[in-house]
Amino acid sequence: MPGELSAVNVGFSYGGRTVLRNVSLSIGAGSQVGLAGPSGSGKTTLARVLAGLMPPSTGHVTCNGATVQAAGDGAVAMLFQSPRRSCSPRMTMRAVIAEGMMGGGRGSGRRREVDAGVRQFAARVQLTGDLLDRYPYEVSDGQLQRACLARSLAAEPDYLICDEATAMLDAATTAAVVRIIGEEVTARGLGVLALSHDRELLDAWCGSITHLS
Ligand SMILES: Nc1ncnc2c1ncn2[C@@H]1O[C@H](COP(=O)(O)OP(=O)(O)OP(=O)(O)O)[C@@H](O)[C@H]1O
Repeated sequence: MPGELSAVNVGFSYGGRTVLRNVSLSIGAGSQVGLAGPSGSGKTTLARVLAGLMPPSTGHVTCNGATVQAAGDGAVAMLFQSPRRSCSPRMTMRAVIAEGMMGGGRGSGRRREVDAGVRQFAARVQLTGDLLDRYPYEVSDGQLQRACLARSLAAEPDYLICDEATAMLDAATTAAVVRIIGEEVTARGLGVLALSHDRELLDAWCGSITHLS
């Protein structure tokens, strides 16, 4: 359906080993859905399939009414657990956020426009001043994760999949990340899928929760 990211009867096998069987799940525009389940139940696998990073073995995935064939159109962004593994150590916070603007194909890519966009998205995640010129080894995990969030938001995806994205953060930074994402949901109808082992967090964050077993 338009305005939805959906898995329909999705199955997935790594080699001969089946991890997902007949899973159906929808994330509507402007909604926040939690995905819970024990370790190894297939949460990350389902997230990758929904993001178009791997095709399902059976069933199908649709994004805004069209079959998801491959990653890269920018409609679905992912935010991972470890910001250090998802950022180049050679890029400043400014460059990390600029990467999102280029990846999303926004604007002309002109220097002045990119700089203004970086400032706007950096301010949204409260990264200002000299933090923007620091490298990953010069900032905390929470600051780096906020740069990764700004990179994801700068690409203006329709859907954001957060795979244990707050697992390495303290309570205050977790609350800030959840609040910033919630602002995007309200302001422009971002649809969110949040994967977590933390049921309390999902209860507070999401309007509905799907459980994989
Ligand atoms: N690339 C891979 N090749 C083979 N098997 C894999 C691969 N990635 C994951 N698996 C297996 O698939 C199953 C589901 O893994 P997945 O990471 O999706 O679970 P999860 O619910 O996200 O787990 P966790 O909560 O521990 O992160 C596990 O048994 C895992 O070992």
